[in-house]
Amino acid sequence: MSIFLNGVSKTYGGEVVAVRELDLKCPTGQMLALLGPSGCGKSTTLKMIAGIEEVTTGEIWFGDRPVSALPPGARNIAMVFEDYALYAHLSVFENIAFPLRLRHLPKRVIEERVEGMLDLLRLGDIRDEKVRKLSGGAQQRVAIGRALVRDPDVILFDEPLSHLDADQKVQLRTEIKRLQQTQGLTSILVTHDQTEAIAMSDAIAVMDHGVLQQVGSPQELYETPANTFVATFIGEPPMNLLPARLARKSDVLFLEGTGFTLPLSAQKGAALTATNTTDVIMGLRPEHIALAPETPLEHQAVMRGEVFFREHRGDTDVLLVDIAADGTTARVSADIAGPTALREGASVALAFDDRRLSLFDAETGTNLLTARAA
Ligand SMILES: Nc1ncnc2c1ncn2[C@@H]1O[C@H](COP(=O)(O)OP(=O)(O)OP(=O)(O)O)[C@@H](O)[C@H]1O
Repeated sequence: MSIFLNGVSKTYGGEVVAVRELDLKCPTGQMLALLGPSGCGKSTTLKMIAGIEEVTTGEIWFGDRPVSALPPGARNIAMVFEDYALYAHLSVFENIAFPLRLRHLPKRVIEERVEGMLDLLRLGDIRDEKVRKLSGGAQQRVAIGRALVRDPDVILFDEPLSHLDADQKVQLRTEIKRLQQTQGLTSILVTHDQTEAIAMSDAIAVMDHGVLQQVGSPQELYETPANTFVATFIGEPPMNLLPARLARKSDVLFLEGTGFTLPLSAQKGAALTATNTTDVIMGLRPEHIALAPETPLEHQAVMRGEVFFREHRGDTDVLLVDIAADGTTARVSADIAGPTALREGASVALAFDDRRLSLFDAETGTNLLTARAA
C-alpha cells in the first residue's frame, strides 16, 4: 500500500509550525526514512501518518484512500517504538498474540499466525520466556512480531534501534531490512542517525525546521546534495564547505579558493553557464581528497597546509589540515588511506579534482550544479 503526503502541514497551538507543506511518496513495498536533527518535524510527520496527530492542512493517502480524517484504528497501520512497549510480565508468545486476542480470533488461527511470526523472527527457542528477561534486541524483535502479526498495510518505525548497543543495532537493522524486503512491507522509518537511514531505506527524506530539504536514494543524497544542509548531514566525516569564487578567463571557468586555482571541466562549466553567481561554496568530501603526487595531474588542484590534528581510523587517517593563503585560512578534513606517517605540525599537500566536487550558492546554499537541471 503506497503512502502519499500532499501539502501536509502541522501547527501546534496555532503557533509552532512543526511541519510545512510536506509532499512525500513512499511506494508500495519500500522503506522511506525521515531523517533530520531533533525538532525537524519527523516524529510529528510519523504521528500524522499514524493518525495520532491530526493534519492542520493537506491530505494523506494510503493507496487511493484518503486517511487524514480516519482515527488510527481505521488505518490498518502498525507501529514499532523505540522503547518496545511490550507487556513485560507476558511471554514472547503472548505478546505477539495480544493484538489477535483483542480481535477475538479463533484460538487455532491465533496459534498458526503467532507460530509463523516466531519462525520468521527466529524467536521459537524463547517463545515461553517472559519478555522482561530478554535483551533489548530480542525485545525489539518481539515488538516487530507483534506489529506484523496483524498483517498491517503500513508499518511505522519510530527510532527502533536507539536503545540498543552498537552490535545489536547492526544485527537488528539487517534483520528489519531483510524482513521489510522479503515481506514487501511499506514502511516509514524515523531516525536521526544517517547510518541507519542509509543502511535500511530505499529513499531518505531529509528535513530541517519542518521543511523537506531533499528526498532521494541514499546514493543521490550523497552524490548530489540539494543544498549545504543535506551536504553536511549525509556523509561521515561531513563534507568540507569552503568559500571560493568562480572566474571566467577566455572560455574557461576557474574555481579560485584558499591556496588553489582549478580550471573546471567543460561539463561543469556548461552546467554553470546560467549562473551569475561568483561567490560560491565548494563542497568537497574528505574521502575525495588525496595526498598530492609529486607532479600533480592535469585538472588536479593542490592545497598546501599544516596538519592540525590526525585521527587514526584503522585503515584511514582523518587529517584536519590548516590551509593559509592570501590572508585567508581554511581548515580542511581529508580522509586519507593509511596509516600515514603524518603527525600534527607536518607540512602536507592535498590534491583533489573537479569530478566529485559540489558547488553551492554562497547566499542560498543551493546546489548550483543540480538546481537548474531539476
Ligand atoms: N505536542 C506538541 N505541542 C507543541 N509543540 C510540539 C509538540 N510536539 C512537537 N512540537 C514541536 O514541533 C517541532 C517538531 O517536533 P518533532 O518532535 O516532530 O521533531 P523531531 O524531529 O521528531 O524531534 P525529536 O527527534 O527530538 O522528537 C518542535 O519544535 C517541537 O518542539
